[in-house]
Amino acid sequence: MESSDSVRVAVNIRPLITTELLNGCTDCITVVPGEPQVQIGTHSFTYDYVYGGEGTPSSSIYDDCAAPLVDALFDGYNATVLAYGQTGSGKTYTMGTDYNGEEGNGGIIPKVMETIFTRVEEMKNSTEFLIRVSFIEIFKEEVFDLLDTKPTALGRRQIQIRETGSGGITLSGVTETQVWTKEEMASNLARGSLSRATGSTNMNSQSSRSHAIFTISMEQKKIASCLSGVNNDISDDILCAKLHLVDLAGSERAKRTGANGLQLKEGININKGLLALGNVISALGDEKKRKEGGHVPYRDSKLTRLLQRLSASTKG
Ligand SMILES: Nc1ncnc2c1ncn2[C@@H]1O[C@H](COP(=O)(O)OP(=O)(O)OP(=O)(O)O)[C@@H](O)[C@H]1O
Repeated sequence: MESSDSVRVAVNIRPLITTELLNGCTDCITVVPGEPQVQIGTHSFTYDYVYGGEGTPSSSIYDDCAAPLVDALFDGYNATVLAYGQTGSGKTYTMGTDYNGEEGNGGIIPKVMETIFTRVEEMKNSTEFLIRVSFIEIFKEEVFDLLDTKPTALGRRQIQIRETGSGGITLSGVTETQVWTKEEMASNLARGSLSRATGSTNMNSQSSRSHAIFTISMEQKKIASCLSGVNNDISDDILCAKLHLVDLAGSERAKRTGANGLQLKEGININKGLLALGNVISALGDEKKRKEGGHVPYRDSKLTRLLQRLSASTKG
């Protein structure tokens, strides 16, 4: 992938849901035929891909956007998929974060899991794999471990972000569960999703109020007997990489969601994190700034501090 391609943006247009149809809502987005471009009123927006509506069928999202990242994971590259959008726009649906093991969920995460374990099975005679998952959420600028099975009497344990001597970022004490099958991975996803902070807003009865990061870590080691004589010296090499699947909290306008009191405060924190994320992506996307080693404001929120760990890591 060219470095200019390292961030790709796809939009998935969902159909109107029942409550919207009952309220007499109508579609307001048109897709420009044959172009990855949408029009809302007089404004046009261009992306790398447009799905749903009259665009490419949503079923192609995985193949176009996520499958290359799973390939990259096997090649030792880190990657991140972020779902961004306002409350109720379909982030959880598109990512499949609420996958409960039932077939037919078309989300990205279930397909990622399926592909990983199919490939692991195909490569099992030549490669040993160590696959682990972690699942955290950032709620009101605090990090929680969604796979923690032993919350304290005072409630959920907060996870501290620590900086290592070499400038890296670690999450101290976060649960990393080893998994051997797709089903085990799915059950960790389901368990973590149940612990996720949700609340009801006017715009979505099951609104996610936190940023959720599901991380798949993969270590690969070639089985010695499968290495050709010349390459025997690399038999101890371990290829490590991580794939982060992020379901962001809804970007929202307080007036439309009807949030007040605590929920309004949550919304303010959510928007702060998203604003900081937007600023980081803009800084990373500015090629001139990047080449000059310009400042990237990672420290402005927990979300961006954690993502710094992801973008700073290189090929394992
Ligand atoms: N592509 C789609 N096709 C059909 N229904 C969809 C689609 N996308 C989302 N929906 C439905 O729309 C509703 C809202 O979707 P979802 O919960 O995924 O939104 P969200 O962006 O994750 O919201 P929040 O930020 O509040 O968590 C759900 O009932 C979901 O089933």
